[in-house]
Amino acid sequence: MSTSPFDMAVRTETAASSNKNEGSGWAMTVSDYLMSRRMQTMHAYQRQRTGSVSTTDTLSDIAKAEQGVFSALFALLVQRLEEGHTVLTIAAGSAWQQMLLEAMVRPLIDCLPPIADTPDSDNVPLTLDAFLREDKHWQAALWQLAMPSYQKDTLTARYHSSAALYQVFKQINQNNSHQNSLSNFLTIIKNSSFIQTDEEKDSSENSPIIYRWQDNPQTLTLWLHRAWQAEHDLVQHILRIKSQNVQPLDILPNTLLNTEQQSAIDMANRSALSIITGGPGTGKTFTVAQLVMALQSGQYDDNTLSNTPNLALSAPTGKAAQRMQESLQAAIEQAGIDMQLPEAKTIHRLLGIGQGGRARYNQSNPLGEDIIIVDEASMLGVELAKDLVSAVKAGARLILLGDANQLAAVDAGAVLADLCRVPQLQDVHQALSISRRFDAQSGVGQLARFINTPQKDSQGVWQIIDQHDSLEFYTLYQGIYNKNSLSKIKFLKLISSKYSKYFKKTKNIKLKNSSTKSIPTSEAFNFASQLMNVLSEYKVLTAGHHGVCGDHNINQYLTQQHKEVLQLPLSKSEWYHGRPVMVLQNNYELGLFNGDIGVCLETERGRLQVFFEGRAQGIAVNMMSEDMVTTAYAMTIHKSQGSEFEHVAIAFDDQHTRLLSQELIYTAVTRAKKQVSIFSTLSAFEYALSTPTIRQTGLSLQFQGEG
Ligand SMILES: Nc1ncnc2c1ncn2[C@@H]1O[C@H](COP(=O)(O)OP(=O)(O)OP(=O)(O)O)[C@@H](O)[C@H]1O
Repeated sequence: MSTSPFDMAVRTETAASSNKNEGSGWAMTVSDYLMSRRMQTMHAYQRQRTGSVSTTDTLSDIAKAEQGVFSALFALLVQRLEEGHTVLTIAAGSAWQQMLLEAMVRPLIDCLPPIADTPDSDNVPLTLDAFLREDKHWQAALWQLAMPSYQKDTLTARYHSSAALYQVFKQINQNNSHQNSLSNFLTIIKNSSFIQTDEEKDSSENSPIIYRWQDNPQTLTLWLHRAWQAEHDLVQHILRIKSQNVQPLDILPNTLLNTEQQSAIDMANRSALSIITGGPGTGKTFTVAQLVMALQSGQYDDNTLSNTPNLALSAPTGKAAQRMQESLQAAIEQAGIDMQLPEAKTIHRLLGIGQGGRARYNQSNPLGEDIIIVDEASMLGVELAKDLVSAVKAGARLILLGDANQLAAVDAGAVLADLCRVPQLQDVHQALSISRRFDAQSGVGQLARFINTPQKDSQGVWQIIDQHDSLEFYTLYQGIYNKNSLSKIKFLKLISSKYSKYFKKTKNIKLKNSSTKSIPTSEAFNFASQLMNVLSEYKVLTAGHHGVCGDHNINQYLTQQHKEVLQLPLSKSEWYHGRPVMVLQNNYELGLFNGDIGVCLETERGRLQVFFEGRAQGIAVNMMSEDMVTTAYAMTIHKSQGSEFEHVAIAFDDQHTRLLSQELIYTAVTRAKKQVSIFSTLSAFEYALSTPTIRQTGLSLQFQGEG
């Protein structure tokens, strides 16, 4: 067996364990739709460029190599985007060829049956070289796969692209020293009619892949065209907004502001763009409220703007928007000012982004508001951020607030963290570091700071946990994975015990109204608010949906417990009195937004209605499908962004390793105002603490050479 530089033991265990753990394997977990869309997109590009979909047989060797390289890079870039990266960065000197091949082949290996079952194996570990050199291994494996033929076709296309990429690498390495291999790969890329450098960005050709080459050190950055365009437009609009002159507002001096807060206000007052970052309770909202109050004073006098400057308050989720409004209102009331704020909206709603994904407000039809304040900006992905900044009218101010240490957006990009690092934006960025919520002694604050420390000794965390009653750690052991094991039951009981108060309250509400057989609708809203208050005292947060520590399992357990307390008859219906729910998708007709929290109550004549925060009218349960809402005793940490609770319990284990990161744990811990309980295996906890998320994006590269 040859030993090429890319040899990788495609171990039997890898294939076997992936088959065992994933159950249905990679191909089944990636949505069929997405896979077929990738192929459609690629074929559409090919048709656009060449007039037909070329079959590999009719192409010359050079064209085959080019097509193979293009197909492989295209597949990798789509994969990167799904993982949250907007670019693929290849640096000379790294094991870049192996890295690309492994990433290409990984999904194929994941659905291979154990190698021992394939002909010729004789239990000899298969190498990447052998796998890609002869397609008999793939053919043998394919034959055994139980999946629809179009999925097999997609995977086979991936196999061929991987093999073509491998051949290209072999060619490069034969003719050149390893040192030059990346610049030689660049030559192939330059020749491809499907890949274009961003220096040609103004040409009429629209290549599906864009690249930028940097000489020192040699680095190749690749984007899918759409991701490049989003980042490019985002940069252009950010610089456009920043370059606008604004008339300073007449802000009354506030001796309460600390030096950082004062600098933030001065910056936001003189600049059309401002970015104010800081951890929880550092006064981001309090600071920006000073600016909002200056509007009220009527001192705004700028010919370029309307005489009555107006304000837009927005955040990525409904929950975050609502919290922002409450904090701003509180700061304004604290200053003794009587001012009615506009309703804070989700960014989707502010921009009028409907089902089709297109924004009604955009560059050619900008928003009318003169000041746009966006909270929880860390949740902005690159596409939504681009839509937002494009819609800011000339002369208007944009103020971004957020915590750059929190989880990056679910969508690709890490916009806030990236913007905070860009040299051109340093004069419009102010970080706030003094937390009013967590003083120096606070356990939650100390734990949050520790998690953010870059080079930390993970053992230090135990000292912090030991020293504070507000912090608890419950070690989970392998036993939790056994069905009905004592440790699994104990874990579920412990993590759920704080819900007994909520269960009792829902029962009392039902009993109190038993004479009338149900709650009068007029009173239901009141009861719902009381229940919502109890719900904000304790929340179980999970890393993922699946497994013992996933929100699905914990919600299922709590549903059962709750129904037992209420002595509800067995029923197949998902809906019952007291069920807490969270909205999963925006529904403009019902006025519900992703992240909204509600409680189901049995109202007059036994009608089950859901009451959402800040909404007096209930919504009949039959108006909501199970796709639209989910039970919300427990929720994922991603979904909890923008919310706060007195006490949070955080659950995760080794099955969630793929999802764990420093940012995830930081976000979970900082959802707590007073108390944190962590339920985890030691290994998963230590892994999370020592794993920062690295999102590769091209935003800072796109700022280079601009403005
Ligand atoms: N300079 C100050 N003087 C008095 N109170 C302040 C000051 N700064 C902040 N606060 C108070 O501290 C609390 C937290 O402030 P604020 O809500 O503005 O923080 P934040 O950074 O927006 O927090 P979060 O990220 O959790 O939304 C509020 O009650 C606010 O009124």
